[in-house]
Amino acid sequence: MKQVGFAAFIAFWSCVGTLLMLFWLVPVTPSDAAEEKTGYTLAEVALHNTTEDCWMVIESRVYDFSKYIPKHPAPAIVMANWCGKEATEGMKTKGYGNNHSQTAWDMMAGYQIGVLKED
Ligand code: HEM
Repeated sequence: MKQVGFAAFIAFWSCVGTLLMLFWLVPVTPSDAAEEKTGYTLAEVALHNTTEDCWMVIESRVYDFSKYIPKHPAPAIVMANWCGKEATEGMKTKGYGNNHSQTAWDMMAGYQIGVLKED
């Protein structure tokens, strides 16, 4: 019985050791914030102008909404019209004159990749 207990003790600490080694060995992926870039140009943003690869500039910040478009409540074409462009107007009007809710504005932070270069 004592041997089983000892074996369990060894097995337990081996698992803990393995996990600690894994955490130590696997590189920590940098957060989105760390990848943020200052100095995108409108020309660079304009290259990302499709539903699958959709960047926008809103109030001088640059966003990659490629992953958000399928989740957006309106049909994809509504946002797609603004891909690759300065889209503050789109955000403030939804295309028909109504501003987005504060919730929508707050959601954007999760998609920011940088800011626009200042002239
Ligand atoms: C810039 C181009 C965009 C256009 C033209 C646009 C347009 C629209 C339209 C037509 C609706 C549905 C109708 C309505 O609620 O009145 C809508 C709803 C919504 N959109 Fe957008 N949208 C844009 C970008 C975004 C972005 C970037 C986000 C967030 C990351 C967003 C989040 C939402 C949310 C949460 C709703 C639900 C209603 C609300 O909270 O205001 N949209 N949008």
